[in-house]
Amino acid sequence: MSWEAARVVAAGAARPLGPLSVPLSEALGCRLAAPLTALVAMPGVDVAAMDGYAVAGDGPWRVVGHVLAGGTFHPGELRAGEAVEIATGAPAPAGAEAVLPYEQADVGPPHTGPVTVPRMRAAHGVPAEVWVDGPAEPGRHIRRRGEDIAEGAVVLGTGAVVTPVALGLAAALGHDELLVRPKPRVTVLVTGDEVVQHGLPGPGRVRDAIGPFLPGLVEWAGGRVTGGVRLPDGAAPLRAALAASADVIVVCGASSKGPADHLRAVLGDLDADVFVDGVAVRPGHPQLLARLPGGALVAGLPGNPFAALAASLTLLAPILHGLAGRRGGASSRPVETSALAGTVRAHPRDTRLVPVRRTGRGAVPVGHDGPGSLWGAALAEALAVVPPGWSGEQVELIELPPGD
Ligand SMILES: Nc1nc2c(c(=O)[nH]1)N[C@H]1C(S)=C(S)[C@@H](COP(=O)(O)OP(=O)(O)OC[C@H]3O[C@@H](n4cnc5c(N)ncnc54)[C@H](O)[C@@H]3O)O[C@H]1N2
Ligand code: MOO
Repeated sequence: MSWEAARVVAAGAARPLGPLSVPLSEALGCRLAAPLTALVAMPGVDVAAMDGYAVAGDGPWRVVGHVLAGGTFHPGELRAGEAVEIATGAPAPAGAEAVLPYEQADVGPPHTGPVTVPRMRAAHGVPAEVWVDGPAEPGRHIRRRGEDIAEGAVVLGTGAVVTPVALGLAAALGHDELLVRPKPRVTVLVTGDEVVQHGLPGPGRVRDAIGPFLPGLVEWAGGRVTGGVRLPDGAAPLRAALAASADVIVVCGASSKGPADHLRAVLGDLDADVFVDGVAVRPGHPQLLARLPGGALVAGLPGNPFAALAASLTLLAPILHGLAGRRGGASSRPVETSALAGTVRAHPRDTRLVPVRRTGRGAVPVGHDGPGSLWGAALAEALAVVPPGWSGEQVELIELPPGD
């Protein structure tokens, strides 16, 4: 199958997952499956916008109480000439017409009236009355109920991406869960007796270079790695591991024709529908896509790490986009084309994926692009798609997952 055809087949194989209600902590990066509405007004009641004194009528005002955010409401209505000391965000008493910020408040005994009253109160152990005065314009520094967002308002539409900010907004509006297109759950199976997960690989061993790049790539493509195991070579462990509960199971290695490459045989035993079996692309040609009878998709990645990366971008990314309901199928980003500078030889039958960086002269190959090493891809910004028989035209660039 050609590289282009494989991408189209992969994109078409994955229908968006059904809507699911998930806790806010799991909704980041998903798309809303229903509009986000305000379950409460913002603010929920009239509140002070400044620390100071809520006042009614004209000053000076006699201070008749204190209200803190989270404390008890002021009982009753504020009458003309009265004030309550109030904290930002605390409910403004009924009748309050403005808040006089501390910075503008002149606090003390009344400027008018008998000066003997405070002294007499002090003499009898009665707390001195506190009065405030200052320039309080009617309506100033009180946020009225629903002033920012009315209860029931639609604040984000269906399909909006749940960003970190959207999570804060949803929480403020009373939501604990959101109805979203869930991120496809991906389980990663890393096969091979020679593959080790930690430290220096001994003679005849290699460090797993695919498992570490998959979570970031999967996340970038719209999915979430929810499980993973390292498997010894052998059909039985692979068959057992393919029972994992996931939307996509990624199998690294075991994709070729060697004595330890059991993937095709196991998929045959399991009655899987293998609908991409090899792709005319270098590197990465032994990759495959299948659907298990239970519905999970299986993406078979070659063991050579750069071949696995090329296969992830060819088949895995499009199916994750499709399952996550992202527009654009193979890629949710617009196709970018570029001139290709430097010396690049096309393959007669296969598409080549060549690691490149963008320059003023066009995309330039960075080299170090053998299938067994990720060096070139790590230096590159994109992979140039060089079609079979290419003779110098503009080429498509496919993005590599960025780190930031
Ligand atoms: N007779 C044939 N032999 C091979 C063919 C072929 O068409 N006919 N294709 C070659 C190509 S191309 C590739 S790519 C590999 C794919 O092999 P597998 O997917 O079966 O993978 P393995 O044989 O297990 O490993 C290949 C290679 O990669 C190393 N490896 C495996 N897993 C990892 C990992 N997680 N991290 C780092 N390196 C890994 C493994 O040690 C091998 O060196 O088949 C060719 N052969
Ligand atoms: O897929 Mo293999 O070259 O393409 O290592």
